Amino acid sequence: MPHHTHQGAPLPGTAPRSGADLAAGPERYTAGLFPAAAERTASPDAVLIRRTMEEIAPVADKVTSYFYALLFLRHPDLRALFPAAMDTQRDRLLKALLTAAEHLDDPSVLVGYLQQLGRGHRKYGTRPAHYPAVGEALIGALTRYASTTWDEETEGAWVRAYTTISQIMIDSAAEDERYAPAWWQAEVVSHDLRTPDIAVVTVRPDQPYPFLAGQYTSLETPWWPRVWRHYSFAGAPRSDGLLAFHVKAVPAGWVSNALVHHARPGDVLRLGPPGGSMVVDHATENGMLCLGGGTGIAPIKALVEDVAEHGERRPVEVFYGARSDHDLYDIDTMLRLQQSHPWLQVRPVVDGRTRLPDAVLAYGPWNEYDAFVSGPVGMIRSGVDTLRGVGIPAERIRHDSLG
Ligand SMILES: NC(=O)C1=CN([C@@H]2O[C@H](COP(=O)(O)OP(=O)(O)OC[C@H]3O[C@@H](n4cnc5c(N)ncnc54)[C@H](O)[C@@H]3O)[C@@H](O)[C@H]2O)C=CC1
Repeated sequence: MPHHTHQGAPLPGTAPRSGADLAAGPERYTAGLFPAAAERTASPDAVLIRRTMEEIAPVADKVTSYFYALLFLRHPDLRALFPAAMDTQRDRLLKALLTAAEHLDDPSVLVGYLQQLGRGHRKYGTRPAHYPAVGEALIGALTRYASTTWDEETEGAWVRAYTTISQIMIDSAAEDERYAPAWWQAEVVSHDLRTPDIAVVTVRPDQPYPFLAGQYTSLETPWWPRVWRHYSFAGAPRSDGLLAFHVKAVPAGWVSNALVHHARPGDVLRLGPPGGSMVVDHATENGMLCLGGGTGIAPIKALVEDVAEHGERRPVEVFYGARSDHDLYDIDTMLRLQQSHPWLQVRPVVDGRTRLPDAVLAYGPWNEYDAFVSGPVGMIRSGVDTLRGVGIPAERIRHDSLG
């Protein structure tokens, strides 16, 4: 189940190595450190690392604060890589570590995750030399807060794991540097306020931006430097190179409020690399069952355009959910697409007796369909449960949660 990655603060590590090594695949990094996933038994290092994670879980907040205090005290120059206010940034590092720790014995997931994390760090200005500094602060914080279980063996396990983790990230950033910029500048060319709190923002990147329909990017506004948020592309790649985003201003959402209420044509945003695996598999002719909740309709529209461009005749069924009629801000576009494509069926679902995920139960059968789910986290969760319930296997349900 491909989740959106947490592109957080840098992870610790060692000296740089050639990016060409990436071609060697996951085993190249993890052989000898972690057992093959098929063996199903946790490696001794993974057991020790999970033990540490369990001990620090109840004091995760303190570990995070202490970690950053150590880091910035010892390396004041690194403070400039982070946003002025650390609120959402703070927890990302620990979440990234937890995600990595969770998959320690599953190199295929771990390596893909860390490679994207490494690429995503280029836009922060992260250099290979920063990794050991972060590693020392991390070990310092763990030594203090996992004191009951911490010993030499445990420290060895953490050092080995983080050497591996950071090497994968460093290599992947080096490889990416060969053909992609660290970020793109993108000028706002239009701003269309569709409801009092939803805007469609269209931008022109300063150089070609390659991505697949259904993917997302990370975005920084000039008003909140170094604060990055994920937004899905609201359309398949276009011949004029323009990119569109659907943004809803959420309470206390710095970036979303800036984009909806302040951004105007001429403003310049920064974009990170594309990410996400909610893309169309053109090798199959399976029908596509798409659930888009709120602004989650944006990547679904991209998928529909992608199918249309490939001239396919596979059935595509879109359920578009919103809190009220008024919130179906993109229904005209979706109905226009339906009019020009006989294989497309669009069904608006407004909150009432039925919520979006349950609406699919009135139709079907869905066993020949691949599913795509996009929207608020709770909707993705209940959407996936509902689709599993009607017999769609987990590997045919795609989503990235952009919480
Ligand atoms: N690729 C992705 O997955 C994308 C995700 N998003 C996310 O989508 C969200 C959109 O938010 P809004 O427009 O405010 O949506 P919203 O809160 O207005 O809800 C949209 C729809 O989801 C349903 N829904 C909400 N919570 C639910 C739950 N717990 N169980 C079942 N159904 C539920 C609602 O009934 C409604 O039909 C944002 O959190 C945004 O980050 C946005 C774009 C792309």
